Amino acid sequence: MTAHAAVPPIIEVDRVSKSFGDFKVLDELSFSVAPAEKLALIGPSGSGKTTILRILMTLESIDSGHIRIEGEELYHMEKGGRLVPADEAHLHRMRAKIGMVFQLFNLFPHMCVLDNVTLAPVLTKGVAKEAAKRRAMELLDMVGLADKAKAMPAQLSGGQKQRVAIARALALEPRIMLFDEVTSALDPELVEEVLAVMHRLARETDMTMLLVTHEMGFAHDFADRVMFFDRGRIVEQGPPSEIFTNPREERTQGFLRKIIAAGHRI
Ligand SMILES: Nc1ncnc2c1ncn2[C@@H]1O[C@H](COP(=O)(O)OP(=O)(O)OP(=O)(O)O)[C@@H](O)[C@H]1O
Repeated sequence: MTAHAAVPPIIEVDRVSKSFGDFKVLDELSFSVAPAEKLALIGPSGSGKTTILRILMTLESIDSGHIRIEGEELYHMEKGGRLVPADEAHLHRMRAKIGMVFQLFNLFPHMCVLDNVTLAPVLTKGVAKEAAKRRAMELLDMVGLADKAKAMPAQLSGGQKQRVAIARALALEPRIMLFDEVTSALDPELVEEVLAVMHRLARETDMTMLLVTHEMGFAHDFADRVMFFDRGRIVEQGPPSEIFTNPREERTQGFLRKIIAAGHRI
């Protein structure tokens, strides 16, 4: 789905800075994301890609700047020199808009697949158990795992676990989904099945999706826009056809040369 410039952004990152000790991870970072846009964040290790996703999820605070989700300020209370969300109610409401899937799937090991997907809507949104189960089965069907509903996580492959983690995040009906290197911990033969699910989500839903990935071929096929990050700043951004085939900046060119030299598809 292609983003439309005239529509107000669903995410605005406005001059956001963040340091860990003396190390400045994000340096006056600014970008916005349109509703339904599919955005891929690429760049060298340590450039701040995961940090910005964690900040959007309120798993990290910020030092300065603004983040607005659907026009509403995410961090606006000063606490120990950091900006944090105003209060629990505000935090809860803002978090409900965003889902995240991590590199490590973190399923609850003592619960079956169906219970893993059902738990959060019942506990955090007060959804009736039967309705949550029905929705969970639809989502498991969508990720190709309806037949594993009663399986325990330990009985699944890494790719299957990651697909359950995607279904679990979707069960909370977020408007925005963040994917942080979701295939990095998988054996190569399991990567495609997870990417196929994400492709399907990108094609068939109007969710806004932000993806941090080292899979350049996937970023190319998936994204409306690719942002190349380095040292906490955006070096260059544009449609995948431009960034991957005709990057303007020396740093982007160098990064892509290394990826190609390592034998990866772009
Ligand atoms: N909680 C933390 N405390 C201290 N340093 C941190 C913390 N989180 C991240 N960092 C550091 O911040 C830098 C940016 O990390 P980040 O994970 O955002 O990079 P990245 O671009 O996602 O890298 P990668 O592609 O390797 O995941 C790294 O040098 C990392 O070690």
